[in-house]
Amino acid sequence: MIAILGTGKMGEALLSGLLRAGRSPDEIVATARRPERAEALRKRYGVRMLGNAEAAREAETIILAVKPQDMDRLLSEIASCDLADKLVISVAAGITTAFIQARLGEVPVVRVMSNTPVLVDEAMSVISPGAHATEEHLKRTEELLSPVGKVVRIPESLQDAATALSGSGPAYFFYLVEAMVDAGILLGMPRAAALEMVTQAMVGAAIMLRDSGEHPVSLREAVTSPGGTTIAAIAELERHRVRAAFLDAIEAACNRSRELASGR
Ligand SMILES: NC(=O)C1=CN([C@@H]2O[C@H](COP(=O)(O)OP(=O)(O)OC[C@H]3O[C@@H](n4cnc5c(N)ncnc54)[C@H](OP(=O)(O)O)[C@@H]3O)[C@@H](O)[C@H]2O)C=CC1
Ligand SMILES: O=C(O)[C@@H]1CCC=N1
Repeated sequence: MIAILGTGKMGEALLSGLLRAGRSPDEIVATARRPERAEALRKRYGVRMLGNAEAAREAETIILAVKPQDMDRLLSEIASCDLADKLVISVAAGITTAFIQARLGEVPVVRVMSNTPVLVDEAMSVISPGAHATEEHLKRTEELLSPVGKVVRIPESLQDAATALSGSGPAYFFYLVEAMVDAGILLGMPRAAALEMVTQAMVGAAIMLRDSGEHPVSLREAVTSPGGTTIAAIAELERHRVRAAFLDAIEAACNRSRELASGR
């Protein structure tokens, strides 16, 4: 049995992914804070909705999917359950395995940073073991997450950087799409047409990047003709220090991830 504690956007994305991967609704229990949310999830997915302690007792694998600011309270609700033989998987940004162990005791914990493309089975999930997690716990976590995307093991010291890169990454991409569509509007392109063009250009470029084995620099150079249009645009991006803005932005996200465990 798998329990998802705190079934919001990320918890629901994981829940739907587990069901798409062939798990039965009978194998999953979930929890929500608001009764109307619990009822909506029960109707949509056919899973049992329980209280946090009850769900934690029933399951062998417990996925913690509340916001970092709600983690302390959630852990206090399940701390009295005997969890030593279970696997606790946290998907919260910033929350360390030590934070969880300090509240639950000597429990196997795996820290995960995934992202919303879990909804289309294209997640990037990075995983790190806590002090009491073994190879078997890491394998179980990989088995759980690999049907919904790619899974990579990293040292926990790199989790905040991964959160800033791939956890938040989809948001930077959607922001870039918004900005490019606005540029199309400025040039008189109808909005729907601009969105279709930008989206397909991004999808095509993403697939080339993933599947060609070529470095992004050489893929960009292949688009950039001497004296042409692309270099005119890139000159403006450089003038506006867009690369430096990305370095600063992603560093800020990493720093914010480090802060989250302190409840701020
Ligand atoms: N969104 C994203 O792209 C990503 C998010 N994450 C991480 O996933 C976690 C969840 O984020 P996200 O899904 O966006 O946030 P949401 O707010 O959508 O989900 C959290 C859910 O937990 C519920 N909740 C809070 N406390 C309790 C409790 N004590 N018992 C039961 N349910 C509770 C909330 O209820 P209510 O609805 O009443 O507030 C909410 O539905 C965060 O820790 C975040 O860092 C990681 C990677 C990507
Ligand atoms: O913005 C956040 O805090 C979460 C973590 C990674 C993506 N979303």
